[in-house]
Amino acid sequence: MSSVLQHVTVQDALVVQAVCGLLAHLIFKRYEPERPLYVALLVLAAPLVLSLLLVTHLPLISSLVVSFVTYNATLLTSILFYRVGPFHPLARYPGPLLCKVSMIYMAIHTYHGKRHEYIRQLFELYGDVVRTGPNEICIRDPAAIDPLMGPTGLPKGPMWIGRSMDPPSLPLIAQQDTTEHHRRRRPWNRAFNTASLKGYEPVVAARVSQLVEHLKGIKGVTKLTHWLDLYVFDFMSDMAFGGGSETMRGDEDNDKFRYLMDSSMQATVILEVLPWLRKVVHLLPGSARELVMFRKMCFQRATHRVQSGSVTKDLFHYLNNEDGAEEVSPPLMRVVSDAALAVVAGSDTTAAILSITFFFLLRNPDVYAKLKEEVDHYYPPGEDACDTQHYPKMQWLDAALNETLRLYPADLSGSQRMPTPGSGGKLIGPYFVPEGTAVRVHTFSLHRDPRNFSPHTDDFWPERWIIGGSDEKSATTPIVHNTAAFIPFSVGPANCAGKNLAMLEMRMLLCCCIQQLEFELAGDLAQDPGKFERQVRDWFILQKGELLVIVRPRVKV
Ligand code: HEM
Repeated sequence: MSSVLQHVTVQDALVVQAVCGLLAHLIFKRYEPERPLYVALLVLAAPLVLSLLLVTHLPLISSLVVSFVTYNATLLTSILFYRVGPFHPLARYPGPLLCKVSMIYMAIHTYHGKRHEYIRQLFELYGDVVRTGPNEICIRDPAAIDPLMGPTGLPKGPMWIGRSMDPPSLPLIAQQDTTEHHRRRRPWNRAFNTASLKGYEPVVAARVSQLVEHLKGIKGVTKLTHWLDLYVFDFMSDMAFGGGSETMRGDEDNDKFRYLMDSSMQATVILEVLPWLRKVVHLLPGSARELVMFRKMCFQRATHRVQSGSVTKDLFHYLNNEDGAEEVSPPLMRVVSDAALAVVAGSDTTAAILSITFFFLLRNPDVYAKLKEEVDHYYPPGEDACDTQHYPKMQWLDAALNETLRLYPADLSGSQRMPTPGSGGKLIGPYFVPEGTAVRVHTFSLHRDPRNFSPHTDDFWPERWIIGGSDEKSATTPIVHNTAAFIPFSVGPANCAGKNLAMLEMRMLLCCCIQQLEFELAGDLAQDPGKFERQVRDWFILQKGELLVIVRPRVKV
């Protein structure tokens, strides 16, 4: 062996190491290995072995260093040139050089919570389709919505797998196999159909009344965002697990659970942008600690609920097939894999939208006055504002909620999709999406495009939903109101399963609060209202700042 090595010149060795670096790129490209063991074999073990070619010419350490540098520099240069070069399948799509090179650049924007604003700026610069990563594009064109997410659209993208952190069974939202997704979606649809929603009404009403009574007793300034968080969390617990959370009454264990959810969002969204990191998290005990603890608590809560059986017709009544609608009941592991989805989707989203709606109403007294007038008309003092019968007629109520969802959709950057492996890619509207490309319609930018909504595109102007929806469009206010470009709950067979429930929770809470309470902005928000919007973070589910208010019972007239 050593005699063979003696015949290898330094030049030969360097060439072999460089060629192996190129081969490693081909392996990375073809197989996209994510397991740390395989990555370590390719990045560390291979140059270690190749260093033998130099040991007869150089000291051991120098052989190792030269081999490592030659091999990995070739690998990295090859990846870099391929990603920015004309042979990459996404070469035709414009975008910042650093985005083309690595997702790490987008991860930095994401870490700071301003990914939504950054991507919007990119559309202004590059047009309606932007390359936001080596293998990712974002689209700001309503023509892409249906082909991407409609009935014949694409399966979910890799972001959902990153977020889910490789549990034994993936949750519904991360199912990339459309047949499996359809199967897993059925119990969710039963849980939120019209009859089931009727069943949740008294449960929402009880939580709304509890919150309103609590707020009536508060003297002085309070953090409204905090109370809204507790309201949705306690209700989510009732809805998903048949109860067990009383944070509005000072239940510290559940408050810790809720706190873990909020504090793990930043880590979750980083795993969404860099899905391979989840493998590293598993290897480093203590990393993403809050996220790991939060997920564990979700599984424990769901396991406990499933093992205790149904008390009410809660979500797990359907997920665990306690309604007997499916021929075969799913295994426990699959049932509890949807626990974190139920907790996060069922609480953080609605809490964010409610908080922002209150903020906008308090910033826009004229709109608040109109909504108050509408609430007083349908629910004068003494009438039960939790009775849903008038909600469908309340145009200001829906206009205020829709306008908040337009400006701040809870999932600001939208849901990712990806062509099925082996399909070769798909034409999404006018854009060809090659296989291996993650793609999303960027909700925040779509909703804030004057070609879809104008005038006052960036302002809270709920009138647009009233004028835009009426037959007699005002000649004095020519408006653009493209409801096909309004997708806060996404669209198609994998859209938000809890849309109607979320709307019920939000409508009922607003009606009852406005009927019985007065609110006023307080703290530094009264002087600097823009601060609240500046505090918004795109950590997948919109994270909001604090909304301090003075709240008092309404004086009956
Ligand atoms: C204002 C409140 C809410 C908003 C804006 C919202 C929005 C969304 C969005 C954009 C998605 C991604 C859909 C896709 O991948 O295309 C989603 C998924 C989902 N949401 Fe919501 N959501 C809200 C409240 C809720 C509530 C209260 C629940 C009840 C538990 C819920 C349950 C779900 C589920 C189960 C999914 C996964 C659907 C699937 O993959 O088939 N959401 N939501």
